Amino acid sequence: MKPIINIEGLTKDYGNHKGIFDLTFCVEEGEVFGYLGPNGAGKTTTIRHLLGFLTPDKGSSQILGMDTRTRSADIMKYLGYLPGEIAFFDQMTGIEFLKFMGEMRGLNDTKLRDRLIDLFQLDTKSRIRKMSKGMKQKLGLICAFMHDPKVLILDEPTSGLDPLMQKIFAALILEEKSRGKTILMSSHSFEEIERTCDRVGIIKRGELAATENIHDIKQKRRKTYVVTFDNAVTAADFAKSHAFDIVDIKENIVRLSIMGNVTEFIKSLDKYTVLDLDTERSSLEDIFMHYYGDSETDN
Ligand SMILES: Nc1ncnc2c1ncn2[C@@H]1O[C@H](COP(=O)(O)OP(=O)(O)OP(=O)(O)O)[C@@H](O)[C@H]1O
Repeated sequence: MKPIINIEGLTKDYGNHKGIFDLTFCVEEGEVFGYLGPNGAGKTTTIRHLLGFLTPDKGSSQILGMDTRTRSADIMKYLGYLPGEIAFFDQMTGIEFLKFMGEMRGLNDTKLRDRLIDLFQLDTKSRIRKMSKGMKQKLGLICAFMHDPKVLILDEPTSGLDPLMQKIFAALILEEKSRGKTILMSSHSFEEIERTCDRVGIIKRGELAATENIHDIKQKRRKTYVVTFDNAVTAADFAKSHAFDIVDIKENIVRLSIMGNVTEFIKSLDKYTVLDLDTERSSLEDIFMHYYGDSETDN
C-alpha cells in the first residue's frame, strides 16, 4: 500500500495542553479514513496543517510525497478540500462562485460540476448570502469534488445536511473510493463513519488515541437484537428452542446477542409472529464512546 497522506510527529502546541502533539498516521491510496474526536480534540488543527495553512512546531506532513508546508500550491492541483467553516463571497450566486473557483483551477470540463449540482439538488441561482447552512455546505462539497481530485480532505462534510443528503453524500464517497480516491474526513457521526470509512483515527486532547479498522470491527462485533413476539409463551418457546446467547426475556420481549452472521437468527424467526425487531447501540459506537468518555469539552 502507498501512503498518500502522511503525518509524522506533527506537533502544534498552543499552550495549556491545547493543540496537537506528536501525531503520526497515514492514509493509504484508495482508503477512506475517518478522523474522529470530541470538540477541541485537534481535528481542524491537523487538517489546517495538511492544507499548509499552519507551520508545525515539530514534525511534518506530506501529501502525494510533497511536503504540505513548502509545496501546498502543487498539492492543491490534486486536492479537494472542504473547510469546516466555509467563507464564501456572499454577493455571488452559487453558480458564479463555482465558475470563479473553476476558472482559478483552470477547469474546462463542467460535466462533473453539473452532475454534482444535480446530485445535491442545489439551486445555484441563489445568492450565497441568502443560502441556508445546508445549501452552503452543498456548495462547498461541489467545489471540493468538481475538479475530480485524487485526494479529498473534508472537515465535517455532512454538518448541516439533512438525512437524505447525508445518504447521497455517503454514496458519493463510496463511488469516489471505488474510483481509487484517497479521502480523509473528520466527523462527529458514527453512522457516517461506519457507512463510508475503511479505518478511523480517534484523536483526543491532541493525541492519537487509537486507529481502528472498521471492517474488522464490523465482522467481530457482537450486536444485541431485541425481538418482540406476539406473546410471552412464544417468546419463552423461542428462547428455549434455540441455542442463541439470550441476554434476557421480559414477557414477550427477548434480547439476544449475536456475533457476525445473522442468517440462522433470521431463519429461526420464520415460524413465529414477530411484532418488532430492533437492535441496540452498536459496538462501534461503544468503542468510540469509550474514547469520548471523560473528554474535556473546552470550546
Ligand atoms: N490559533 C489558536 N490559538 C490557540 N488555541 C487554538 C488555536 N486554534 C485552535 N486552538 C485550540 O486547539 C484545540 C484544538 O482545536 P481544533 O479546532 O483543532 O479542534 P477540533 O477537533 O476540530 O474541534 P471541533 O470538533 O469542535 O471542530 C482547541 O482547544 C482550540 O481551542
